Amino acid sequence: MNMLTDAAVEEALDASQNSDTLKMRGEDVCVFYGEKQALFGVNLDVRENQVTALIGPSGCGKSTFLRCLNRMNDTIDIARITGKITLDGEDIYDPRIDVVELRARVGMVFQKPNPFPKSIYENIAYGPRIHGLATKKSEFDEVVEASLQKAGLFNEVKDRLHEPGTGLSGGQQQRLCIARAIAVSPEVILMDEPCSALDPIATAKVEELIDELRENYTIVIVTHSMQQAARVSQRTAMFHLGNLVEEGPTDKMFTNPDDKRTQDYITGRFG
Ligand SMILES: Nc1ncnc2c1ncn2[C@@H]1O[C@H](COP(=O)(O)OP(=O)(O)OP(=O)(O)O)[C@@H](O)[C@H]1O
Repeated sequence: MNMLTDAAVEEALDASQNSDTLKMRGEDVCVFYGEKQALFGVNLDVRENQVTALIGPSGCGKSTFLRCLNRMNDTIDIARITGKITLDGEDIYDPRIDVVELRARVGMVFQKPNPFPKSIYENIAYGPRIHGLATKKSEFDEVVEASLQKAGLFNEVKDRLHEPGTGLSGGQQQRLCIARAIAVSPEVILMDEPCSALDPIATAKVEELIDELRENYTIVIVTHSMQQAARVSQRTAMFHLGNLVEEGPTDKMFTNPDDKRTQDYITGRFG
């Protein structure tokens, strides 16, 4: 019989918790807004069931890259992208791709909580309805409860499901937006500075939630907070002036980065 040493068992456990399966890949991604080039040949892998943080000074292209991952840049008339982005090996810019379906697979949570001006229940039920994921009332009830549970919000709102989502606190609204993204069973969730409008307590709750969500989803988060990147992510990618400077395990990026620009940024010398 093959006996595993303690070290081998530990390594195997570590690997299962930290899968290196590729979920999305950007290859030589360039983005232009009209004449202005915002991204220069970015190559970046996003690994399954991990949180990848995108960091870097203001205007370096973090949000632009994030928006490429679910073709949100398509909604900006002057934006043009070259290069390739894949999801499970499939080119998401292939003309045969249904963008609505893509955005259900790769959901997004924005900087400012933006619930629809509808009830908490309707905020969640909307996505499954337009994607045909539920038809009967019992199915909607189920998806609403499950999504709110996963977003850690159910207990706080279960007695007011038919009240407006906009009546919740900022932190609750952001968790409602996360629940809304979860309701259509995404594989990847993109988060663009999801805590920047929240107080420290609400931020801590969303960060805890991000850590829990990693078990079932792949997450890419743009953040200005070095502490947040260090707390929630397994991988960190550093951008500067539209270039990907370096990418690696978060621990290494924050303790022993290869590039001086990363060192300068994380120690607050610029940005
Ligand atoms: N819709 C747009 N139209 C024109 N230029 C844009 C647009 N969006 C972004 N840009 C430009 O592209 C560059 C990258 O912007 P982006 O928002 O991706 O950076 P960022 O790193 O996310 O910045 P921040 O941290 O300030 O949000 C900037 O120079 C910005 O002015």
